[in-house]
Amino acid sequence: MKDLATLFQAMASRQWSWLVAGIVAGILVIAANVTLMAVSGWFIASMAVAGVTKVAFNYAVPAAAIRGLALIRTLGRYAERLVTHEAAFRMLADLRSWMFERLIPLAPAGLEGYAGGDLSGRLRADVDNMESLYLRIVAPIATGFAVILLAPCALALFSPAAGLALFAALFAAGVVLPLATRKMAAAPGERSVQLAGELRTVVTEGLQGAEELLLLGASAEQAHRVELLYAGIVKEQRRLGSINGIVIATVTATGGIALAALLAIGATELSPSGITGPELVMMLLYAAASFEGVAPLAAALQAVPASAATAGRLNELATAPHPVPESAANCVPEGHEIVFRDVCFSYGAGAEVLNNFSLTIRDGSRVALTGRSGRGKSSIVELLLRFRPYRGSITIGGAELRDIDSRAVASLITAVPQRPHLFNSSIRDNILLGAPDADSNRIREALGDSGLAGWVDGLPDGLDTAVGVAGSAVSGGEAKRIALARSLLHDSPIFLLDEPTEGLDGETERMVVERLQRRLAGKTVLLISHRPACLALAERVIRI
Ligand SMILES: Nc1ncnc2c1ncn2[C@@H]1O[C@H](COP(=O)(O)OP(=O)(O)OP(=O)(O)O)[C@@H](O)[C@H]1O
Repeated sequence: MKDLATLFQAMASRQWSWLVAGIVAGILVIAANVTLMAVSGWFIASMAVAGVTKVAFNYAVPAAAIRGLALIRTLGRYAERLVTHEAAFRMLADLRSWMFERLIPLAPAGLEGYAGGDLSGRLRADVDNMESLYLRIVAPIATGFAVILLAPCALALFSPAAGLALFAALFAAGVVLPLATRKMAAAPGERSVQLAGELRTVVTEGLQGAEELLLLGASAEQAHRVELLYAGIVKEQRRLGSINGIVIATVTATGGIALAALLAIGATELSPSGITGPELVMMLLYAAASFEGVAPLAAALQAVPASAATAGRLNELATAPHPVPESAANCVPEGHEIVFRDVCFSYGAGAEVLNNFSLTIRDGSRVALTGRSGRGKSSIVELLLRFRPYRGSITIGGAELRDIDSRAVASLITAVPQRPHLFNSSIRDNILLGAPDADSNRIREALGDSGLAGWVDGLPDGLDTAVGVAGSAVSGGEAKRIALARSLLHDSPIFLLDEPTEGLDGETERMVVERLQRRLAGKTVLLISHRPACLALAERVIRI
């Protein structure tokens, strides 16, 4: 429930006016409907009495009221749907931004524990599910409680005993019964949310690795896992459906019993000075209509456990600890000399990757690391980017890295990672990520220095060529050079280049290295490479 409250606060904090407007509209629609039923009942009964007793009856005013109320009910329902859905979509948009704000600083180390499908499932499906928090839980509960409290008051004006009876019946149908059955719905609700999350992970991973599954003949096994999870969800949904059916039947039965009780109370109070016949009919139809207002409460209260489970999954992500939290010290580097002193590092509880690693890269110098695969070279780049926690000391310009603000690190360092990510967009968009305001001259320069100019010029769509999902429409070497161009545009005093010429043929590599020699003059550079031609970029090569 705490998670639900936190998420609701995040969703509603900027949308209170829409949220309240939706609830008020809902209450007005129910009030119009209840009044319409009551006036209609009274009108028909009065006409009948007038016909039998041959007494003159002015039907113009009640007939006009009925038409007016019918109009208000129809238009009000339309307005209520419009306002509540606008509120829900606005809240959803705010929740998405809130989640992204919290997730981005966690990457990459803080998100490694979540499978790709699980993470995207939480961000898409779980966030979408939270739409029901307002539409199917908060709004029906608010309007339902308003009906429980207000509907009996109006009835009590005619008969206090009838008002009290209606309150008891509405309270029993709208609160007691759903709460009593809520426990029954909790386990299947939570379980179906958990299974749906697992299903998304298995389906996403299965699609991402479809080629391997086919080639290895493992697709049937993956399909079986999907079937099992799906069957589990159907089973839990059936249980929820049965519980819901029982609740609806019980609420309807309570409504029937309440009407019988009101009829009995009204009958005892029938008299020319007390309740008249048409008023009794009016009271009964009024009570029947007010039950419609509390009927959604049962479904709303039953949906709480599943929504709480979804909120729990989202809040777990949103409150995941930052791998390298921002420090209050907020140190400012003086210069760009990088010093590693007795640095130890391991991935989680795994074996130590770096053990008392020390290295100094003087301001404006270029150092290359080379050595056997798996020795921790790329890990050193990740540490410098402030992505992972370390023991020992890493300083930039004399300031301890963990005490420098992460935004300051991002403006100090430009990196070409070993496996750069390309977004599913054009080459231009991917390159401009490094410097959104760069003019065409700067773009051409960056393309030339990364050895891309000739290739891009030969493409029918040039810079507007799409790179595909995660760069699937370009080769590994092209992807690497697009990432290099992007980092050259970003520019900064420190460059970290992890295998920048990987995937390039010898001639292109020589050309790129030559361009980089000029481009990186005066920069502090840490280069990682196994390739002799690329290592020529460095003034000092260290084998680890
Ligand atoms: N995200 C990770 N989680 C757990 N272990 C990891 C992770 N990334 C790398 N490792 C492990 O850490 C060790 C060092 O990896 P790293 O990528 O830094 O090596 P490297 O020297 O750059 O290798 P290569 O030359 O092949 O790129 C390896 O044993 C690797 O399996």
